[in-house]
Amino acid sequence: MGNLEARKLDAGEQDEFPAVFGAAFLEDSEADVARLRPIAPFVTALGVFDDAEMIGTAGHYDLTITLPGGHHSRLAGVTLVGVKPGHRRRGVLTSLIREQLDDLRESGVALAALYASEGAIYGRFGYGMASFENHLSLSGKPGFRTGVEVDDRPVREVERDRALPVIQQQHARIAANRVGWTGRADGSWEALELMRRSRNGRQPPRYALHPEGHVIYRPETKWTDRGPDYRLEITHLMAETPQAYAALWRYLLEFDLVRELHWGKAAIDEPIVHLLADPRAVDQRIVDGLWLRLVDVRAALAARELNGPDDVVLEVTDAFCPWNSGRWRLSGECTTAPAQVALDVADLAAAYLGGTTLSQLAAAGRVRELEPGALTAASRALATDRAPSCPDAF
Ligand SMILES: CC(=O)SCCNC(=O)CCNC(=O)[C@H](O)C(C)(C)COP(=O)(O)OP(=O)(O)OC[C@H]1O[C@@H](n2cnc3c(N)ncnc32)[C@H](O)[C@@H]1OP(=O)(O)O
Repeated sequence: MGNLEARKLDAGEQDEFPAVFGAAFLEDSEADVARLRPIAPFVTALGVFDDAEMIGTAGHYDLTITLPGGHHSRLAGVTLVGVKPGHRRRGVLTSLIREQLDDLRESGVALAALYASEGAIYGRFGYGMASFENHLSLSGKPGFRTGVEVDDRPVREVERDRALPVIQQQHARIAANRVGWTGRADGSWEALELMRRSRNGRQPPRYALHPEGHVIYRPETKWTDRGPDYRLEITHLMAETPQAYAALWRYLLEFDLVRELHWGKAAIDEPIVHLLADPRAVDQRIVDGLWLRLVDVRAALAARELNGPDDVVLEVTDAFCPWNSGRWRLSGECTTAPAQVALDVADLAAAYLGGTTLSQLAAAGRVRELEPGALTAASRALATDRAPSCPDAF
């Protein structure tokens, strides 16, 4: 193997990288690669070469993310990471991440996030589990508790091209106030959504709109000798008011032919549980969601609002991005004052959106309190009112 240096792809190489990424996931048939091509132009792509052969890829979208306090920050939405079989465990991914983080730092992007294919890959690079996803299942037709207020304006099925502009406007309004939600202004959302339409051979998505919310779902149709056994797979459900939220759920729960609803990207504090007469009708399984990397600790800390004192001093270690190692107040100010809490940058990332508390991490032995009382103060300052979540994939 030659030089393992990662570099930005030039225009002539852009065309090849979906095939290399496809090969990493054993999805490199012509149809698979064609499905990936529409998203490639939206991604800043890196590659690693073995002589002339491209053997590894990584990319990122230029997104925004909502932070605690309603502030917004640029976010590198890391995606399309793959190394061809036969070239693995020789540092190809390491060189891609090295180049990507250096480049983001130079470009002034303080945060990067990704969804991990496997849980053991990204912690070593300073990524921490910053949000969690709730896989919700509801079977039968559980009813609402009495007194639930429903916005009775109708929910209507609308075809894709008419639905998308409305959905994007609603999404932008709701995302502005939800920690962890991402925004994209470059049109890549449509490309990504088209790419996913044909994956796994499922039926294309359907769009149901309410004046103040929407649901995107895919029906999985099935008949048994007892009749219909349909399942609706929800991909997005969002509402601007609690009453619109209830209207969307009532629409789904009253769907004829359907025996089960499933939503793999619900928030861990999803309100549906509190709408039902029998909360046990919902099955919930929690898995990791966004893995976050503080590319620049100073800028990241300064960008979010705190829920408590901003002067607690953190001793941060960051083996992969040493410019972050040092003492930082929660406000983002660099200091020489004695450290009060010691932690790795991945743990700070895990707590950054409020999805995990520093106290929880300390209970796991990952965060150390150096001065009595400082851990609780810092933990509360970083905590958020609602759990961070991110309904969008990238
Ligand atoms: C955001 C996304 O796109 S997620 C998608 C990630 N891609 C995939 O899962 C596709 C299939 N897998 C692959 O393409 C590759 O195996 C990758 C990208 C996961 C890893 O690439 P490699 O070039 O083998 O990684 P590299 O050699 O740089 O490994 C760095 C370290 O991570 C470890 N590592 C790499 N992959 C894994 C894994 N899947 N599980 C656990 N540890 C891993 C290596 O053992 C190594 O550890 P060490 O430093 O202690 O020796």
